[in-house]
Amino acid sequence: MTSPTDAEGPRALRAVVLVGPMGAGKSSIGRRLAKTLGVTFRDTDSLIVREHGPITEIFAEHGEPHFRDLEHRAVLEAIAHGGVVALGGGAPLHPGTRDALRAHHVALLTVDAEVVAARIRNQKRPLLNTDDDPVDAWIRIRDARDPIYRDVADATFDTSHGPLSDVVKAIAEWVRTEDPDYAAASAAPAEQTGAEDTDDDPQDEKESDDER
Ligand SMILES: Nc1ncnc2c1ncn2[C@@H]1O[C@H](COP(=O)(O)OP(=O)(O)OP(=O)(O)O)[C@@H](O)[C@H]1O
Ligand SMILES: O=C(O)C1=C[C@@H](O)[C@@H](O)[C@H](O)C1
Ligand SMILES: [Mg+2]
Repeated sequence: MTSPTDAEGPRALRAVVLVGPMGAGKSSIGRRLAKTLGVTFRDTDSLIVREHGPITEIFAEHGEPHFRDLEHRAVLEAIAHGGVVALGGGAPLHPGTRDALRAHHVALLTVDAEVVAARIRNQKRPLLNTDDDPVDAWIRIRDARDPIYRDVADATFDTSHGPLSDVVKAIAEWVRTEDPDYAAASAAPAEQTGAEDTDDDPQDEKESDDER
């Protein structure tokens, strides 16, 4: 948790953290939300890739528990800066991460199974690279994690239908209502709030995420 005396600036904000299943839109919405709010954006998958290499290789060479450990550390570091933080889909599985999230604003992004197929079609998500149909695997993982997502979330936004910009707007309104610091931050250009875009999303670099 940051405080008004945080070394980053005169007043670091509580982070706005996006959680939810793979392909719900945490990375693509998070990037736009940060621009809308005039704050920094961090994506924990991107931070891990920058420091440790491709996620598929980390899973293959060291296993999922090692990845979860790296992820937990990346989450703690990212949320300490405030701003918008997109988590990897499985990040809330770590109990320490769940505890840390309680001091921040947590939005759960959901998506219907019927529309997620087009969003998860590349091979960069190791947990969907099974012999099963990727959407069946996605549903199983989503169902198993749903209670965890609901437990950490302060609000839920569905991304299945309508333009991405509508979801961004709805989350921004929610954050500004919850936290007056964000209403103030929105008025300032991003550069003045130390915005930093760590937005080389490792999951979807070959997919277009143009606004619909
Ligand atoms: N309405 C929408 N909302 C969110 N994402 C959308 C929407 N329409 C299409 N997409 C696309 O879905 C893809 C997956 O989204 P994204 O990578 O942001 O998901 P994610 O939640 O970050 O997944 P992961 O947990 O694997 O990191 C992106 O290419 C994005 O552009
Ligand atoms: O849902 C998950 O467990 C994952 C989601 C991605 O964001 C990556 O963090 C990784 O592919 C694992
Ligand atoms: Mg992502």
